[in-house]
Amino acid sequence: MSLPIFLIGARGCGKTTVGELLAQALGYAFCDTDHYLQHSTGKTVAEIVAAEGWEGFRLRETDALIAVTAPETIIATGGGMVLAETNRRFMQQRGQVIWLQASATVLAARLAHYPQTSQRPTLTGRSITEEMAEILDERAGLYQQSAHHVIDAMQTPEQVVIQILSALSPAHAS
Ligand SMILES: Nc1ncnc2c1ncn2[C@@H]1O[C@H](COP(=O)(O)OP(=O)(O)O)[C@@H](O)[C@H]1O
Ligand SMILES: O=C(O)C1=C[C@@H](OP(=O)(O)O)[C@@H](O)[C@H](O)C1
Ligand SMILES: [Mg+2]
Repeated sequence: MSLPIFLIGARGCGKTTVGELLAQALGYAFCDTDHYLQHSTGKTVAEIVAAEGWEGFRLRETDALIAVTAPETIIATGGGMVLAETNRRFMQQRGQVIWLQASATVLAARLAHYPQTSQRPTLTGRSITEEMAEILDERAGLYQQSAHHVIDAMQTPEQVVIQILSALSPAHAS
């Protein structure tokens, strides 16, 4: 279990929230690629995208993934990390990849409540909740093909952590 653990999935599936709890449970370090970018550039995601476009953000995101990857580390990725084949291959080869799966309806409800627009600028020009179903549809296959484990993320964060621990240690599953 000392390999890095990568959490993937759509905006709002709980990568950041669950990742912090999972790190505490395992005694691992926690990193979030978006937080890393914000600290290293001094800019929010929205500011990076405004200055460099999504293309520029995606290049920086790949660099962030490489920079934060280390043993005994939980890595919360951004929802678009799987878009680049190089990122998918890197995560699969370097650690365990966990997809936190949730429906578009649940995700949209969470983001309506807590949109964090400086972290989540629009991807399509439409609102974050309006675009969710389309974005999830486009990416679901990439999440699926990248994941070593698929976890139902429509439970409490604590329950999601228990499911992940069970998936990582099948012998201890209840
Ligand atoms: N399992 C969960 N159940 C209910 N709300 C959640 C859950 N996971 C995350 N949230 C909430 O959804 C929002 C987005 O969570 P976050 O961890 O930032 O997701 P992500 O990093 O995947 O975009 C936050 O308001 C968070 O409190
Ligand atoms: O889905 C995406 O393309 C993105 C998700 C965001 O991260 P979260 O998934 O943590 O919200 C952030 O990386 C950026 O706004 C792009
Ligand atoms: Mg996040």
